[in-house]
Amino acid sequence: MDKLLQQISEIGVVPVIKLGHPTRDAAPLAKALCEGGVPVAEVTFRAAGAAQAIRIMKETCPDMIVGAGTVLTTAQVDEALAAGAQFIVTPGFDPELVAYCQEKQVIILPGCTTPTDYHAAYKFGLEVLKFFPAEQSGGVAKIKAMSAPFPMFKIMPTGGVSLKNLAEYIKCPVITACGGSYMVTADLIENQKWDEIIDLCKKSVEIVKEARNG
Ligand SMILES: O=C[C@H](O)COP(=O)(O)O
Ligand SMILES: CC(=O)C(=O)O
Repeated sequence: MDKLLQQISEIGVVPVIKLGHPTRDAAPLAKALCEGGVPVAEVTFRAAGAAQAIRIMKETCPDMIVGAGTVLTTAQVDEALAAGAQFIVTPGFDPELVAYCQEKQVIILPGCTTPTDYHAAYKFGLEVLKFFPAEQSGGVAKIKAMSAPFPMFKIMPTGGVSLKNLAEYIKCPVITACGGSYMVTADLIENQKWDEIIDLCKKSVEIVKEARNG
Protein backbone atom coordinates (compact mmCIF):
# COMPACT_ATOMS: atom_id res chain seq x y z
CA MET A 1 0.00 0.00 0.00
CA ASP A 2 1.12 3.59 -0.62
CA LYS A 3 3.14 4.97 2.35
CA LEU A 4 0.69 7.78 3.12
CA LEU A 5 -2.27 5.39 3.07
CA GLN A 6 -0.30 3.07 5.34
CA GLN A 7 0.27 5.92 7.80
CA ILE A 8 -3.44 6.78 7.76
CA SER A 9 -4.24 3.12 8.34
CA GLU A 10 -1.92 3.03 11.36
CA ILE A 11 -3.72 6.03 12.91
CA GLY A 12 -7.08 4.31 12.25
CA VAL A 13 -9.41 7.33 12.32
CA VAL A 14 -9.68 10.36 10.04
CA PRO A 15 -11.45 13.45 11.44
CA VAL A 16 -13.77 14.94 8.81
CA ILE A 17 -13.73 18.69 9.37
CA LYS A 18 -15.87 21.66 8.36
CA LEU A 19 -14.28 24.90 9.54
CA GLY A 20 -16.26 28.12 9.62
CA HIS A 21 -13.38 30.26 10.96
CA PRO A 22 -10.14 28.89 9.54
CA THR A 23 -7.93 31.75 10.73
CA ARG A 24 -9.27 31.37 14.28
CA ASP A 25 -9.60 27.60 14.55
CA ALA A 26 -7.35 25.74 12.09
CA ALA A 27 -4.13 26.07 14.15
CA PRO A 28 -5.53 25.09 17.57
CA LEU A 29 -7.53 22.29 15.97
CA ALA A 30 -4.42 20.87 14.27
CA LYS A 31 -2.57 20.99 17.60
CA ALA A 32 -5.48 19.29 19.41
CA LEU A 33 -5.66 16.45 16.87
CA CYS A 34 -1.91 15.85 17.11
CA GLU A 35 -1.98 15.97 20.91
CA GLY A 36 -4.85 13.46 20.86
CA GLY A 37 -2.78 11.03 18.78
CA VAL A 38 -4.73 11.58 15.56
CA PRO A 39 -2.35 13.55 13.31
CA VAL A 40 -4.56 13.44 10.22
CA ALA A 41 -7.44 15.55 8.92
CA GLU A 42 -9.84 15.60 6.00
CA VAL A 43 -10.75 19.27 5.58
CA THR A 44 -13.94 19.49 3.57
CA PHE A 45 -14.75 22.02 0.88
CA ARG A 46 -18.21 22.30 2.47
CA ALA A 47 -17.07 25.63 3.94
CA ALA A 48 -15.39 28.55 2.21
CA GLY A 49 -11.79 28.83 3.32
CA ALA A 50 -11.08 25.08 3.21
CA ALA A 51 -7.85 25.64 1.30
CA GLN A 52 -6.78 28.27 3.81
CA ALA A 53 -7.51 25.82 6.65
CA ILE A 54 -5.40 23.12 4.95
CA ARG A 55 -2.52 25.59 4.57
CA ILE A 56 -2.69 26.71 8.22
CA MET A 57 -2.89 23.14 9.54
CA LYS A 58 0.16 22.07 7.53
CA GLU A 59 2.10 25.16 8.66
CA THR A 60 1.13 24.54 12.30
CA CYS A 61 1.85 20.80 12.33
CA PRO A 62 4.08 19.99 9.33
CA ASP A 63 4.15 16.27 10.11
CA MET A 64 0.39 16.00 10.21
CA ILE A 65 -1.32 14.39 7.19
CA VAL A 66 -3.85 16.85 5.78
CA GLY A 67 -6.21 16.07 2.92
CA ALA A 68 -9.21 17.70 1.26
CA GLY A 69 -12.75 16.32 1.40
CA THR A 70 -16.00 17.00 -0.44
CA VAL A 71 -13.97 17.78 -3.53
CA LEU A 72 -16.37 18.10 -6.46
CA THR A 73 -14.34 19.78 -9.23
CA THR A 74 -10.88 19.74 -10.76
CA ALA A 75 -10.56 23.40 -9.76
CA GLN A 76 -10.98 22.33 -6.12
CA VAL A 77 -8.32 19.64 -6.61
CA ASP A 78 -5.95 22.36 -7.83
CA GLU A 79 -6.85 24.64 -4.93
CA ALA A 80 -6.37 21.85 -2.40
CA LEU A 81 -3.00 20.80 -3.85
CA ALA A 82 -1.75 24.37 -3.95
CA ALA A 83 -2.60 24.61 -0.24
CA GLY A 84 -0.60 21.45 0.55
CA ALA A 85 -3.32 18.76 0.59
CA GLN A 86 -1.82 15.26 0.54
CA PHE A 87 -4.94 13.35 -0.43
CA ILE A 88 -8.30 14.05 -2.04
CA VAL A 89 -11.68 12.66 -0.98
CA THR A 90 -14.81 12.83 -3.12
CA PRO A 91 -18.27 11.90 -1.84
CA GLY A 92 -19.10 9.90 -4.98
CA PHE A 93 -17.25 8.20 -7.82
CA ASP A 94 -16.41 10.70 -10.55
CA PRO A 95 -14.13 9.14 -13.23
CA GLU A 96 -13.01 12.57 -14.40
CA LEU A 97 -11.80 13.53 -10.93
CA VAL A 98 -10.14 10.14 -10.38
CA ALA A 99 -8.27 10.46 -13.69
CA TYR A 100 -7.30 14.05 -12.87
CA CYS A 101 -5.88 13.08 -9.46
CA GLN A 102 -3.97 10.16 -10.97
CA GLU A 103 -2.50 12.52 -13.56
CA LYS A 104 -1.44 14.82 -10.70
CA GLN A 105 -0.12 11.79 -8.78
CA VAL A 106 -2.17 12.55 -5.70
CA ILE A 107 -4.07 9.91 -3.74
CA ILE A 108 -7.81 9.98 -4.31
CA LEU A 109 -10.35 8.19 -2.13
CA PRO A 110 -13.64 8.26 -4.03
CA GLY A 111 -16.92 7.53 -2.29
CA CYS A 112 -18.14 4.10 -3.41
CA THR A 113 -21.00 1.99 -2.02
CA THR A 114 -22.29 -0.15 -4.91
CA PRO A 115 -20.84 -2.96 -7.07
CA THR A 116 -20.98 -0.53 -9.99
CA ASP A 117 -18.85 2.01 -8.08
CA TYR A 118 -16.35 -0.64 -7.01
CA HIS A 119 -16.11 -1.98 -10.56
CA ALA A 120 -15.38 1.50 -11.90
CA ALA A 121 -12.73 1.98 -9.18
CA TYR A 122 -11.16 -1.36 -10.13
CA LYS A 123 -10.57 -0.12 -13.67
CA PHE A 124 -8.53 2.78 -12.25
CA GLY A 125 -6.37 0.47 -10.12
CA LEU A 126 -7.29 2.20 -6.86
CA GLU A 127 -6.18 0.63 -3.57
CA VAL A 128 -8.42 2.28 -1.00
CA LEU A 129 -12.02 3.44 -1.40
CA LYS A 130 -14.15 5.62 0.80
CA PHE A 131 -17.45 3.92 1.69
CA PHE A 132 -19.90 6.79 2.14
CA PRO A 133 -22.34 7.17 3.83
CA ALA A 134 -21.31 4.04 5.72
CA GLU A 135 -24.02 3.36 8.29
CA GLN A 136 -26.80 4.54 6.00
CA SER A 137 -25.55 2.31 3.17
CA GLY A 138 -25.48 -0.93 5.14
CA GLY A 139 -22.46 -0.57 7.44
CA VAL A 140 -20.06 -3.41 8.17
CA ALA A 141 -22.40 -6.09 6.76
CA LYS A 142 -22.45 -4.45 3.34
CA ILE A 143 -18.71 -3.74 3.38
CA LYS A 144 -18.07 -7.45 4.05
CA ALA A 145 -20.48 -8.54 1.30
CA MET A 146 -18.84 -6.20 -1.20
CA SER A 147 -15.37 -7.51 -0.37
CA ALA A 148 -16.29 -11.00 -1.70
CA PRO A 149 -16.17 -9.99 -5.37
CA PHE A 150 -13.76 -7.11 -4.73
CA PRO A 151 -11.11 -8.42 -2.27
CA MET A 152 -8.47 -6.11 -3.76
CA PHE A 153 -9.79 -2.99 -2.01
CA LYS A 154 -9.20 -1.63 1.46
CA ILE A 155 -12.10 0.48 2.69
CA MET A 156 -12.42 3.70 4.64
CA PRO A 157 -16.02 3.96 5.89
CA THR A 158 -17.37 7.39 6.77
CA GLY A 159 -20.84 8.48 7.82
CA GLY A 160 -22.41 7.43 11.10
CA VAL A 161 -19.17 6.22 12.70
CA SER A 162 -18.96 6.99 16.44
CA LEU A 163 -17.18 5.84 19.58
CA LYS A 164 -19.98 3.24 19.93
CA ASN A 165 -19.46 1.42 16.62
CA LEU A 166 -15.80 2.26 15.85
CA ALA A 167 -14.52 -1.09 17.22
CA GLU A 168 -16.99 -3.06 15.09
CA TYR A 169 -15.73 -1.30 11.95
CA ILE A 170 -12.04 -1.57 12.82
CA LYS A 171 -12.34 -5.31 13.49
CA CYS A 172 -13.45 -5.87 9.89
CA PRO A 173 -10.23 -6.91 8.09
CA VAL A 174 -10.87 -4.94 4.89
CA ILE A 175 -11.30 -1.67 6.79
CA THR A 176 -8.14 0.38 6.87
CA ALA A 177 -9.39 3.41 8.85
CA CYS A 178 -12.70 5.12 9.66
CA GLY A 179 -13.62 8.70 8.81
CA GLY A 180 -15.91 10.65 11.10
CA SER A 181 -16.90 14.02 12.46
CA TYR A 182 -17.85 12.84 15.97
CA MET A 183 -14.53 14.10 17.45
CA VAL A 184 -14.69 17.42 15.54
CA THR A 185 -18.38 18.32 15.53
CA ALA A 186 -19.58 21.83 14.63
CA ASP A 187 -20.37 22.43 18.32
CA LEU A 188 -16.92 21.35 19.53
CA ILE A 189 -15.15 23.56 16.99
CA GLU A 190 -17.49 26.56 17.20
CA ASN A 191 -17.08 26.59 21.00
CA GLN A 192 -13.35 25.86 20.80
CA LYS A 193 -13.57 22.81 23.04
CA TRP A 194 -10.02 21.67 22.27
CA ASP A 195 -9.67 19.57 25.44
CA GLU A 196 -12.80 17.60 24.55
CA ILE A 197 -11.46 17.05 21.03
CA ILE A 198 -8.16 15.79 22.49
CA ASP A 199 -10.09 13.45 24.79
CA LEU A 200 -12.28 12.07 21.95
CA CYS A 201 -9.17 11.50 19.83
CA LYS A 202 -7.41 9.65 22.66
CA LYS A 203 -10.49 7.48 23.22
CA SER A 204 -10.63 6.71 19.48
CA VAL A 205 -6.96 5.71 19.40
CA GLU A 206 -7.53 3.43 22.39
CA ILE A 207 -10.54 1.77 20.71
CA VAL A 208 -8.58 1.22 17.48
CA LYS A 209 -5.68 -0.30 19.43
CA GLU A 210 -7.92 -2.64 21.42
CA ALA A 211 -9.95 -3.67 18.37
CA ARG A 212 -6.78 -4.57 16.47
CA ASN A 213 -5.03 -6.36 19.31
CA GLY A 214 -7.99 -8.03 20.93
O1 LIG B 1 -21.26 13.95 5.92
C1 LIG B 1 -20.70 13.47 6.82
C2 LIG B 1 -19.28 13.37 7.01
O2 LIG B 1 -18.67 12.96 5.84
C3 LIG B 1 -18.92 12.49 8.12
O3 LIG B 1 -20.04 11.80 8.54
P1 LIG B 1 -20.42 11.83 10.07
O4 LIG B 1 -20.72 13.26 10.40
O5 LIG B 1 -21.62 10.95 10.18
O6 LIG B 1 -19.23 11.31 10.82
C1 LIG C 1 -18.37 12.58 2.64
C2 LIG C 1 -17.23 12.65 1.80
O1 LIG C 1 -16.64 11.67 1.47
C3 LIG C 1 -16.82 13.90 1.34
O2 LIG C 1 -17.50 14.85 1.69
O3 LIG C 1 -15.84 13.97 0.63
